[in-house]
Amino acid sequence: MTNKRKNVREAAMDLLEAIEKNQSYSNLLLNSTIEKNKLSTVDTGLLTELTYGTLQRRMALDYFLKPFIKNSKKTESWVHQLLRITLYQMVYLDKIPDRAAIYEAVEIAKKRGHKGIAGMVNGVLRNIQRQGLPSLDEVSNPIERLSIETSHPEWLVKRWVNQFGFDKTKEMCEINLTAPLQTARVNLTKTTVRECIEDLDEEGFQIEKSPIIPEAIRSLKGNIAFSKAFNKGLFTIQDESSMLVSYALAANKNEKILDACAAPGGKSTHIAEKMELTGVVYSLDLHEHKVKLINANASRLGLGNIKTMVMDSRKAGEHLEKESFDRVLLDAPCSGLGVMRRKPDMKYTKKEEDIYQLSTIQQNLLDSVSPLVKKGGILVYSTCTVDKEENENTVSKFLQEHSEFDLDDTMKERMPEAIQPLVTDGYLQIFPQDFGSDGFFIACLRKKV
Ligand SMILES: C[S@@+](CC[C@H](N)C(=O)[O-])C[C@H]1O[C@@H](n2cnc3c(N)ncnc32)[C@H](O)[C@@H]1O
Repeated sequence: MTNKRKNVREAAMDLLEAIEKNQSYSNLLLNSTIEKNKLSTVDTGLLTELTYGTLQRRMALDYFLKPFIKNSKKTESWVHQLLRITLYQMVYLDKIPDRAAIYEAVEIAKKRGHKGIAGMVNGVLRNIQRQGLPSLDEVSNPIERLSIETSHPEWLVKRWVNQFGFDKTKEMCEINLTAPLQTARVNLTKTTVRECIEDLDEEGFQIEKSPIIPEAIRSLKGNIAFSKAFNKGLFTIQDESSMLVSYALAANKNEKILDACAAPGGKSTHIAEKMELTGVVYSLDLHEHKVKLINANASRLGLGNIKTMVMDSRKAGEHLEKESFDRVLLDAPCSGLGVMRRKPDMKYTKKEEDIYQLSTIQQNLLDSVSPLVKKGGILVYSTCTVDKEENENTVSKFLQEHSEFDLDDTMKERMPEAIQPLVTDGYLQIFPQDFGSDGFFIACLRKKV
């Protein structure tokens, strides 16, 4: 047991404290801890596993801890985090022996607190070791049980069961507990998929082709965001589901495209690449600092056919000419329920009312960008969420009020083969368990001529 290891556990404890106090997003806090402490690859792996694993399983861990903590109201929050992290190692990680995990927890408790706290931590963990975990069989309501077992808020499990049925919800909750894939989109204006894989292989990464998207790759070993190939603009880190939006939009060379909610530019850059550097993609975003990210990505990728603007797209009609765009993409702000694997802290911060507030914003955005589509042009609406209110219902409300648009069922033919069976009547809902990619929704509409 090295001091370094101890620091990693303490760092995880501090990270969880900061995340819970809502100081920042888990991924940003994790990256800054890794950079600040110049952690090795092994320590980075352990820190990520402990932080994300504990966050992912928080509700189940608390259920297991509850009967063993006598005075939970008086337990300081860092002590609670320490107990969660240690129990996570004991229950879910085979490679760390229980006695090692408990020993290190007690050492941290001594250092951070005092002998009394160390004794309490030791007592709780040893009692769990002796008596075993409380059984989830005591929770008779299946929704409540699934909620605790997979650490998803009960309101969400209930909502998903109502919308998609129990089995689909269970699969979704279970896959959300696993680590996400790292996938990337090869920049075909600079290289080919084969050459990009060779370049990354030479740098020591282990890469395979995506089984679903022709221009996508998956990293099996190593974070390719830190590769030379990335800096050379040979690819963009992007989830495979997000790549499907450009298939739905199907921009042709020399067209004029609007991406109304574009930052950090994942989809704008894909569209610009697919147009082979011709035409123009107008990429708007509400926030100036986010628009800078689009510019940085476009310049790293060598894409000159993107024009960025800071704009509230709810007022796009005041600044941009009516019926002047061949295709418009609205990749709307959403509740993000499809990406909870990447951002597990969301499970404890999202509220059901957020969904209804967002659906109003989505409606407003659709209303304001739709006049910009040319007659016969395409309007793609997408979200990274799994919820009918923000997806099908938002689109059907829009269609009720905009008889000039129809659902475009030819989207199916434009999708990669593996995706086609999931497209129905111009709608595509991808669940995270379908391909291991993010939960995502795409609707394709066409303006009548
Ligand atoms: C889902 S993200 C877009 C992701 C982006 N399409 C990509 O692929 O990289 C939604 C974006 O909408 C922006 N946004 C939210 N409200 C907006 C508004 N009223 N006008 C323009 N952009 C907005 C947010 O700043 C955020 O960057």
